[in-house]
Amino acid sequence: MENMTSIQIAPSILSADFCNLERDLKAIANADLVHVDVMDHHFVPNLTLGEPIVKRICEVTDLPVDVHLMIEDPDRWAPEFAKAGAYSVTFHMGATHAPVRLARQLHDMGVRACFAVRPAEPVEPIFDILEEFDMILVMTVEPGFGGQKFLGNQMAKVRRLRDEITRRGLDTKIQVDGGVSPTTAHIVAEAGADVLVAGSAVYGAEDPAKAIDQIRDNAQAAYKD
Ligand SMILES: O=C(CO)[C@H](O)[C@H](O)COP(=O)(O)O
Ligand SMILES: [Co+2]
Repeated sequence: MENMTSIQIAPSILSADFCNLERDLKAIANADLVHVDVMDHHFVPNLTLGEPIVKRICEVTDLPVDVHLMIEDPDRWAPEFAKAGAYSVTFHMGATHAPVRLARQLHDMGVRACFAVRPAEPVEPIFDILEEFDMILVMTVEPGFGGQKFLGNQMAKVRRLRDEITRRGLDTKIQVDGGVSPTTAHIVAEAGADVLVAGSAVYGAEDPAKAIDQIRDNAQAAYKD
């Protein structure tokens, strides 16, 4: 059936079984994107994976690969993830002093550029450079770990961002990452998010594909186009 809304669900493999990654990628074939969290033990106190594994994920899955960089010096490393085959690369406000230059470099490589804010960071400084990005990521947990509690107080930020995007007639997407589940999906969709990342709610479920459908259905019911 034709998807009547533009809500997209991006399961995070942070909660998958890294020894059975191909199996766990197949289990989310009904998703819209696959979200890959790259952490470096410096920008966040956790360590995950790098370009060689992202390259293999891109080869194995049919889904577009959405790389979320939680690393220092994305100016140096983000292009390597573009070369690895990413569909989109997200880097954090607190990690770069040259976001526009990096976004343009990613675009020149044919990859979507996305900018992320942590819960304590304001979104207003991005308004001046909104046109440079395909998507803004509003974190609804402190970056670093899956399975944390959803921070509902970030919804005011999502609403201000949605208002600004609408007012200027842009088609920038808003992604929300952290604690998204079938029970919080309607809250983020109502606030104006259109790309929902969910890790533990998908891979912690008995049936990951069913969890994706539940998140999508609940978000779709609250989504205002
Ligand atoms: O970026 C992340 C953590 O920094 C993850 O994408 C996020 O936490 C997803 O996991 P969950 O849905 O379990 O919160
Ligand atoms: Co993430």
